[in-house]
Amino acid sequence: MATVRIANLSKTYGNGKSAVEALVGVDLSIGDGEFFVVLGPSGAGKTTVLKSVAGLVDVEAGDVEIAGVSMEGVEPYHRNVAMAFESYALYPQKTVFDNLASPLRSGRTGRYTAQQQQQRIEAVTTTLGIDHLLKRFPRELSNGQRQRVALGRVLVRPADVYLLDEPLSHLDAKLRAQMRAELKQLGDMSNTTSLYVTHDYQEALALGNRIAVLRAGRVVQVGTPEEIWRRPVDTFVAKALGQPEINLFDVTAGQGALRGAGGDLSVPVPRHLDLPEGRARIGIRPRDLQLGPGGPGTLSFRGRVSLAERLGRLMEFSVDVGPQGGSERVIVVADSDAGAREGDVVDLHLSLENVHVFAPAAGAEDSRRLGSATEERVSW
Ligand SMILES: Nc1ncnc2c1ncn2[C@@H]1O[C@H](COP(=O)(O)OP(=O)(O)OP(=O)(O)O)[C@@H](O)[C@H]1O
Repeated sequence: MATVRIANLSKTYGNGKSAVEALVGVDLSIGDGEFFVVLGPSGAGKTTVLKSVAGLVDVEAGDVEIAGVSMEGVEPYHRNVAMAFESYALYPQKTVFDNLASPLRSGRTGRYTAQQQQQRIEAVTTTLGIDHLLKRFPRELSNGQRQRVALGRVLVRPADVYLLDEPLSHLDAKLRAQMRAELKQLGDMSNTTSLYVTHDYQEALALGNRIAVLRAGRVVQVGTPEEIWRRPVDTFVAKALGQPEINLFDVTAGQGALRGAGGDLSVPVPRHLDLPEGRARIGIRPRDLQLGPGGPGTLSFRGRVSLAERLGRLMEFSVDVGPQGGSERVIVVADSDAGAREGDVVDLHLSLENVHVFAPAAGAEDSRRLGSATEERVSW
């Protein structure tokens, strides 16, 4: 078990015109035994963070410490980290059992009797749902099964730090959800410092003790799932969490309210909200909206359903709010359809506390969060 500290880490691949700045001044502190998730879109630099901790890339600047010891000049082999890559490295000529046993037989992290090996392998394979595949060879496995064996190879031996790069990416949605739930229960996994990379926000929210959101090589926000979900620092983070994405509307301040959609969306301006330009953006998550009229302390509005789609148990509605020509489309995800059909006029509401207020921005530009429509002090 160990802490991991990443300080001011920068990495550029290539040089000259083809140079790619993969990481720019990344700082992260991961606690002993923490399950820490790095979340970001493709190309954000997530894998490069893991490789830097593993010692698999040369970085230009910055330092990595494991258990308080600088890793400068320490070979990957001596870092006592175990890394699972997205592509699965398995011995093709060995059975699944032997693939899993080989890290325990290497003697690198202690000696295990045949019985201890058997126990460790059993614990991992049961959790990963691959206990019936032990006699097979990698070529006889599906991609998802291969990925789970590769993950098993990492988790089977104790390490100071587990580095996991999208280890569930090849599994179907149902299995991913199941793995998510079980992964954290796995013996060592629950108390070994783990750095877990994903672009899947649900995975990040479900697994992370804390999450770092990475954008174009920079850390945008670090926080608990609750903090990141409730108080995203900007629209980039707000959009990265949630499917369908958070609804964003441009609003104008006037007569004590922030108004959008031709005036049909109207949020009382939080007392301390200071809007020098008289403009802002409000963000509303599709799941926070409810069908039906709202009471005090809610933002309530009315719109016409232009599309109703069933998503399994849930319903997704596209609702047009505001006068014709100036209307805004609001996406709503509701538990029940409450009898709403395409073409119907429906009432919608949500608690003001779930109305995020962001700084104004042009077009698709991201802007920072100022607060919610109820928070006391909103700094500008
Ligand atoms: N060996 C390399 N040579 C050149 N550029 C690279 C190399 N490895 C990564 N990059 C670039 O560095 C940036 C960060 O890559 P990285 O693999 O860390 O991102 P990522 O967030 O893990 O992406 P993904 O989710 O697609 O795996 C990307 O722009 C990528 O194209």
